[in-house]
Amino acid sequence: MATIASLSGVTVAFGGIVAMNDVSFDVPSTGIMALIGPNGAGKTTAFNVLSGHIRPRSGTVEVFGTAASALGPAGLAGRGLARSWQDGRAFLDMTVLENLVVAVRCPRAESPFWRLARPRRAARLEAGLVRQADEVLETLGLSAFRDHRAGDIGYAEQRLVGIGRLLIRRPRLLLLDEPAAGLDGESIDRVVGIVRDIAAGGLPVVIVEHSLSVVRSLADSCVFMSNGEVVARGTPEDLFRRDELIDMYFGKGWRA
Ligand SMILES: Nc1ncnc2c1ncn2[C@@H]1O[C@H](COP(=O)(O)OP(=O)(O)OP(=O)(O)O)[C@@H](O)[C@H]1O
Repeated sequence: MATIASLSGVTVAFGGIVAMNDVSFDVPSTGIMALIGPNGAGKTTAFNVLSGHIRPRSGTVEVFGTAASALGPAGLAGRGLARSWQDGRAFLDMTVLENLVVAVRCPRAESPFWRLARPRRAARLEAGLVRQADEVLETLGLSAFRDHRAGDIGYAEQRLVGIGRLLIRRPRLLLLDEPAAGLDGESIDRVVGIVRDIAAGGLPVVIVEHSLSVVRSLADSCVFMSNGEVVARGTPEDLFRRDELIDMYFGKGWRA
C-alpha cells in the first residue's frame, strides 16, 4: 500500500498528560482513512501532529516524503496539506464565491500597488481564480448559492463552503475534523456523498469522526485509538464486529 504520510513512534505530552504514546500509523495515498476512538483518545492530537501544528516530544512524522518538523504547518500547507478545524465554516459576511477566492493566498494579487501597475494581469488572475472557484462550487453542489452571502445560507451549506475553501487550493492531502458534526440526517448523507466523491477523484482524505455510521459509510480503513495509543487498525467492518473495541468506544455496560 502506498502511503502519503506516516507517524512513527510519536509521543506527545501536555504537562503530565500523555496525549499520544508511541503512536505509529500510515496514511494511504488513496481513499479515506478515519481516526476513531472514545473521547480523549488522542485523535485530534494526532491530526495536529500530521498538520504540523503540534511537534511531538519524540518520534517522527513524514508527510509527502519529508519530515513534518522541517516544514512546519505553513510549509506543509504550501506543499498541499489542507485541514479543516472543528466547526470550520465560512466568513459569513462574504459571498460564497468570495469565501473561496480569498482562500487562495496570492501575495502579488493582494498588493494594491501590483494591481494598479498590472491591471490586465490582475484581472486575468482574478478571472482564473473565479473559474477555479466555480468548478469547486459545482463539485460541492453549491453553484446556486454562488452569489449569496454565506451568512444567509444553511448550516450544512456553510460547512461545505468550509470544505470548498480547502479544495480551491488543490490540496494533495485533505484532513477533515468531524465533517458531519452538528448536521441533520439528510445533510449528513449529502456531506458523506461529497467527501466520498472527493476521495474517488483521487484526493486522499483523513477524517476524525465520532459517528460510527459516518465512519462505516466513508472509511476504507480505520485507526482506532484509545488512551493515546493505537489499539487496532482495519476496515470499519473488521473493527465494528469486535466487542472489546465497541465496549472501549461506548464504555462497558452500553449493552445493558
Ligand atoms: N492543549 C492541550 N493541553 C492539555 N491537554 C490536552 C491538550 N490537548 C489535548 N489534551 C489532552 O490530551 C488527551 C487527548 O486529547 P485529544 O483531544 O487528542 O483526544 P480526542 O480523541 O480528539 O478526543 P475528543 O474525541 O474528545 O475530541 C486528552 O486527555 C486531552 O484532555
